[in-house]
Amino acid sequence: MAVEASYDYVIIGGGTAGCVLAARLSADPDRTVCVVEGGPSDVGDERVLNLRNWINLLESDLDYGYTTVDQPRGNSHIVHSRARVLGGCSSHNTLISFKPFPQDWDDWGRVGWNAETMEPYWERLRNNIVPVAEKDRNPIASDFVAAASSALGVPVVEDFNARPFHDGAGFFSVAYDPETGRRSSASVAYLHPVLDDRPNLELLLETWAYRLLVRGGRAQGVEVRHADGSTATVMADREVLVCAGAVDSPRLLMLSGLGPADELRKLGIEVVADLPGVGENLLDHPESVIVWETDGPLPPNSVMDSDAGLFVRRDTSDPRPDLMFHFYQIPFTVNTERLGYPAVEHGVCMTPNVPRARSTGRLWLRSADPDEKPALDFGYFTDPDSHDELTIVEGLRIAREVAATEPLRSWLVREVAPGPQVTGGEELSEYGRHAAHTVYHPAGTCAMGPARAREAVVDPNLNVRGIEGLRVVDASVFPRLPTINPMVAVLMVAERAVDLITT
Ligand SMILES: Cc1cc2nc3c(=O)[nH]c(=O)nc-3n(C[C@H](O)[C@H](O)[C@H](O)COP(=O)(O)OP(=O)(O)OC[C@H]3O[C@@H](n4cnc5c(N)ncnc54)[C@H](O)[C@@H]3O)c2cc1C
Repeated sequence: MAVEASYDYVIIGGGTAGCVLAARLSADPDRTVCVVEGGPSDVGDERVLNLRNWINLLESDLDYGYTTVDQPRGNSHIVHSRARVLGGCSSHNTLISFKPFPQDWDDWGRVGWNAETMEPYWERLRNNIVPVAEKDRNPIASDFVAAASSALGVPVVEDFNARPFHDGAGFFSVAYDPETGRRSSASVAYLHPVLDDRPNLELLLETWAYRLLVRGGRAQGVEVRHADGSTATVMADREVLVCAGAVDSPRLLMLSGLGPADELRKLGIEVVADLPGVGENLLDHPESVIVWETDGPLPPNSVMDSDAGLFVRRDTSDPRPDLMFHFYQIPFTVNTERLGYPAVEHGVCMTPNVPRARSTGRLWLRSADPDEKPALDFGYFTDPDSHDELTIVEGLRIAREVAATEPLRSWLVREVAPGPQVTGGEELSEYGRHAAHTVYHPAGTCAMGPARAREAVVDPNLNVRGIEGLRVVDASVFPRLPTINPMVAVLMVAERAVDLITT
């Protein structure tokens, strides 16, 4: 196999975390950095750069589209979109940007990643994170915010990132350029400004990493396949940094013999290190949906059709909210239509989600074939206390209260799904779980833990336990999901990783 070249750092995955590492590490001209990215460049690709087009990227050629195994208590039909393009999921997500709550970091305190340590990294982010601009505020979304505040007595929040909040309704902060409607993704914010003047930074695009080379307990490089089918080896003199995301990082580790030994042996994969935690602790934010028809088309202004939301706190023993809603100015009916509910030409929906879900799952390899997608089992709605299911039921009820309140009420003609006749707790649970979706936040599958903990995949410095020169840096290292949408947390983890790598 051809040896492509040798670099100081080889970054696998030019996604959200990978772009931060690539830009920061290559800032020193004495370091050579190579990014192995499975997808194409986003430079000049308007489909990607125009944030409002995000929904058309789902299940497109720029999406790996992972399915799940049967979810007996949830929805077995969810397709987990994962972006196949420079910038990773920050190039096809909605770029809603929340600074994590201090308690979200403190929840990771067991491994020394607390709020105090993480605070400075918020200031380092290069993305243009701003509250939705006035001109992009759709009147129906403004009326949703007013109705939520008046129905539930929660404050209207002008800037969710200004200070930690207990509850509230408002327009989100989004990483975008209000002048152009373009993304301020990890790629746009970190890589685009430096791409043309860093001879020490190499991007291998449309190139798939399928096996890490680990010899004598040290990661030496990675075997890759280019778009034309040819293969090569890319060597790392200092470190291999795995940033392939919560599905593909554990997948690559396992294909390379780093994972649960017994399972790997059964598949005929030679075990390099027994790491039982790889693929475990699969986390997500599950959501459901309630849909209304509106009387004709809505005004057009919007950033990305889900510009406002609501946070509710039911458990007052924790300062953080425990129920979140996105408000969509479009009828998101992919799951309700499958259940037989009608499609509507004009409508809106609310999607209640579970911010600190207690159901967890796992992912595993089906075979030793690098082309075969792994099996994903999120275990949706399986927590023994039914916390997740009850949160969704309460969310559907609260959504109705908001919808029945002016000034939102007058916009809505009828509730389409589940429909006003569905009121009992069991019925709402049945509907809510089967119409459930993901907020697209998988995490946790190479979880960080104390260096000696058996379930830990990486130690507090993000080193893969027992292997030299190999770190994981992406959403898979999260021991727990933050309360809010996690992209900013991924960016902040990557910024801290730069310090861990270089000092
Ligand atoms: C549709 C959608 C909407 C979302 N909306 C929001 C939101 O509004 N706000 C928010 O906070 N979060 C949102 N998220 C979640 C957020 O975008 C992700 O949690 C975050 O971007 C994950 O970053 P990452 O670095 O872990 O992985 P990614 O950004 O997915 O990066 C992984 C990269 O690795 C590459 N790759 C994978 N495997 C290989 C391989 N073997 N070889 C080479 N390259 C490989 C991929 O092509 C990709 O570029 C959304 C996600 C989705 C999918």
